Amino acid sequence: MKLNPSKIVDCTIRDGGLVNNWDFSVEFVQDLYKGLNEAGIEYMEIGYKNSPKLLKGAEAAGPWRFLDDDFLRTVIPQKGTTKLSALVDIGRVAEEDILPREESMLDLIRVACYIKDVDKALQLVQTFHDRGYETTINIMALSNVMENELLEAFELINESVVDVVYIVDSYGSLDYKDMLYLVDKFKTNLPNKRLGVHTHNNMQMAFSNTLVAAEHGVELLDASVYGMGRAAGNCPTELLVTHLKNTKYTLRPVLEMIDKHMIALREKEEWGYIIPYMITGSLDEHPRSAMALRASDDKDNSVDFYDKLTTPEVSFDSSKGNK
Ligand SMILES: C[C@H](O)CC(=O)C(=O)O
Repeated sequence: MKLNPSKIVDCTIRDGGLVNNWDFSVEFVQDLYKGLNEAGIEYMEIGYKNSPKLLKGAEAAGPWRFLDDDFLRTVIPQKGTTKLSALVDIGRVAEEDILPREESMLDLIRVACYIKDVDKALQLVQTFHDRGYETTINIMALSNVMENELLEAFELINESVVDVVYIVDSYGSLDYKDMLYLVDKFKTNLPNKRLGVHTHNNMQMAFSNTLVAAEHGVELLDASVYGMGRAAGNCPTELLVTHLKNTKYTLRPVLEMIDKHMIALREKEEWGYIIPYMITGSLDEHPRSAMALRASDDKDNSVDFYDKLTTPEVSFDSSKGNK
């Protein structure tokens, strides 16, 4: 029987860090690495490799926001088969901070960008590739991208060294038909590139969209344990582990992580399918307005929130804020 080519990239620390400002203990991250490794998961995205020099408010964030190789060596002294990945953003990474791969704990560097910055992202990809890393380009907010922009981006990507190109549903607004459309478009236009998918669960479709992508040849599947990720969160790792056929994954170590850490963490921090996130997802918008609502005293007033987002006659009264 042919083994399933899918590979899981667990983003609990990186995307989940957007929920708790990367306030994960070293024990938490070590237990997660151990659990993912025992479960047979191929990659763990252990944070961002952005530079604190290039970001405001850096002091408040946990160490997983600005990964340091010396620190990483103390966290994971013994690496297993699970590879380590880090994400960088355009304009926020200091190239001089990226060691050659043989001196680093990291195996994969992923570059996140919006469509207008694909050229800049590919320049970074070239640098990381030259330093020996596996690379991906993650094109965010694809649900808001025009066809002509995408076709121009494909031309640049085809000429580049990038290993994997990601379909990213940043707003959690895609359904299975949209996902099929995008996978088909990417496969047709990028015949020599491997593909990845990153989903959000605003409309309860992160898992099914990930499966649709996997069934149609997308190889790298992003997920996070207990779905922990920005706003509505991501496709849950445990669901992929238990559901994907012809794989060697084991569920028990992921369940142990959930019992030991995730249940209590979910009591303290909020993520997942919550109505304001459903509303922004269904309107194909970034969830920032819903995140602000959830942080306010008015957090359960979804009717007013919906009215505000769907009323075209917006006025701005500086004494009262946006109406
Ligand atoms: C690079 C990631 O795929 C970006 C992300 O999490 C997003 O939702 O956008």
